[in-house]
Amino acid sequence: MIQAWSADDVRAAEEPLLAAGVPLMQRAAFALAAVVRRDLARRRAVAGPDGELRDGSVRGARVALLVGAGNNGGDALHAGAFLARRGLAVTAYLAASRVHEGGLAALDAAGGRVVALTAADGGAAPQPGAARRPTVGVTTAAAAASGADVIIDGLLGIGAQGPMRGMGGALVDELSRILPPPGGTGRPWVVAVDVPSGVGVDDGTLPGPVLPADRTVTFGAAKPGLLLPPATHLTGAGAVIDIGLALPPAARTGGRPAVVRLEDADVAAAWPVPGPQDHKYTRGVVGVVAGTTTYPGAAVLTAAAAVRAGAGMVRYQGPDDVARAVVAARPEVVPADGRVQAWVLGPGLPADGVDDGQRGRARAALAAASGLLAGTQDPVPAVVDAGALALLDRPCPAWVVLTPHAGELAALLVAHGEDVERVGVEAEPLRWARRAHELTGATVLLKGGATVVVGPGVTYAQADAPGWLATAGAGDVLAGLLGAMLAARSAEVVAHPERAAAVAAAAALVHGRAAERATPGGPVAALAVADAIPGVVAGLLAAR
Ligand SMILES: NC(=O)C1=CN([C@@H]2O[C@H](COP(=O)(O)OP(=O)(O)OC[C@H]3O[C@@H](n4cnc5c(N)ncnc54)[C@H](OP(=O)(O)O)[C@@H]3O)[C@@H](O)[C@H]2O)[C@@H](O)CC1
Ligand SMILES: Nc1ncnc2c1ncn2[C@@H]1O[C@H](COP(=O)(O)OP(=O)(O)O)[C@@H](O)[C@H]1O
Ligand SMILES: [K+]
Repeated sequence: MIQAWSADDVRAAEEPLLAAGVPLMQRAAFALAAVVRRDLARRRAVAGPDGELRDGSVRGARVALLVGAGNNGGDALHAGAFLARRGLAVTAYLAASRVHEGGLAALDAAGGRVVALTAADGGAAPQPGAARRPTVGVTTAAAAASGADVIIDGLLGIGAQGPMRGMGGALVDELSRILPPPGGTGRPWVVAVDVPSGVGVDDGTLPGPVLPADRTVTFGAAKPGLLLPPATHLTGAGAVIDIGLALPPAARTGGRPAVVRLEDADVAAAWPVPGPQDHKYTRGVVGVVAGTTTYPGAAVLTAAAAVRAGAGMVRYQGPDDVARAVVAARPEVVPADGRVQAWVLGPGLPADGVDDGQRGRARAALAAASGLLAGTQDPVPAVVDAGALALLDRPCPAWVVLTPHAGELAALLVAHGEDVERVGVEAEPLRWARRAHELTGATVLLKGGATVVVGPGVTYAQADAPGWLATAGAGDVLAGLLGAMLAARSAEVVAHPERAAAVAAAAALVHGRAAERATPGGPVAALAVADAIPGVVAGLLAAR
């Protein structure tokens, strides 16, 4: 798993090392330079006589350093000095009137070129450091940097406060305008130092201009903003550099990472594999209340995903014609009442209007799942999706997992007295998923290009899915998959409700991998994603 620590935690972990004179910046900059050289060599790979690709030479490669006022700029300058000593042509563009002096001296000594930015071509020159430097306007600097082989973005790191201001902001605006997008031809390789400058380091927001990176080299530990949407989509490939920080840091923040991203091995390790003692009831029965005569497909997709994810049994509740469609698609499904270990409520249910009695069934199941019908049934986990989200009129236990997309989350929040629209949720997914968790008590899985899961004291952020997954019915598949995963761990999740978030994050990972597996590199249908789940699980288990 990848653990991301807040800016405060990283600073707290740095403090004792800096006090002891450990050269953290030198370590960081050396590693940064090594990553840049390796990436460049690979991008310049040439075929040898045997046809094998060999790393190309990096001598003479042009490097543009974007340098801000703080230590992030110091990292860039020191890395530039290492690269200049290796024969690369390094130019630093100083976007602040004072920059890290040691870094500047190192780059000067290594033969790097240094120019100071002015706000506009021909404007007044700042005085960076002690020496007067040649100056260049932002437009000219951006044009020159866009012709480099590598741009190293050291404008702002974990010291960023709010949207990037001043010449750094103007430079990034201009570069964003003229550079081809990541992956585009003719684009320099953009390496972000610690974080893409200007992202919300602790919340993944984009308060102002940010230059999308092809690679982010981050020091000590990942930062939350690298994992959280929307910023996570601008980080490119990752590299976490060990500079010797001891994390978790001294009790300042309770010793927990701010955000976690699960990886394949984590999901594989926790996947329950049935043994000789198991039977269908020990593996977990999933109860599905989904679909109406108007929207029967959601019931089919939800039930199919639960079957494909290895539920011991799937019971379906709903109108007869929908039940027939479900059984025709998946004959394993039992269209009758009975005990379940987890519920999936809501896919294909309208929030209002004709519901074929489904809202009543979902309401009763939610009450049972939440333990409000004490004496009749033990509480069990539940997935509350789509139309069933409108049924949340009282606090839930955290073993109830809500699975809204941004629009549904906005509607839920408005129903609970908040003033927010879909775009607001998309701009600040962590904030609003947290708020929904506070308001409802439930674990909240917010769907989107990246998925954020918030439970009691824990936050996960997954980005495992190709964009092709954004298709109708994909959410129904996730609901069924998650229902089966919760049913398999029903008693454990009710006993330890904070674990529901980890199960939800694991479901997002499997869902994304299934979409990866199902897409031919082009459009993918939701049912194909459900059908790909067994292969994904088998692949995860084979690798453990
Ligand atoms: N400590 C160490 O030895 C190590 C540190 N490391 C590195 O240091 C980085 C953290 O360095 P840092 O603390 O100096 O902060 P940093 O991100 O460079 O920016 C602060 C400067 O930016 C300015 N500024 C702030 N917000 C702004 C805005 N919105 N728009 C414009 N300007 C803004 C702010 O100005 P002020 O607000 O004070 O006016 C201040 O001058 C970290 O990410 C890692 O790369 C590694 O080398 C490991 C060892
Ligand atoms: N751009 C994207 N990239 C990857 N996955 C996405 C993207 N957009 C949405 N998804 C995923 O696709 C699914 C869509 O779910 P949802 O919006 O509920 O659709 P539906 O209600 O039609 O089933 C969610 O799991 C979501 O996380
Ligand atoms: K940066």
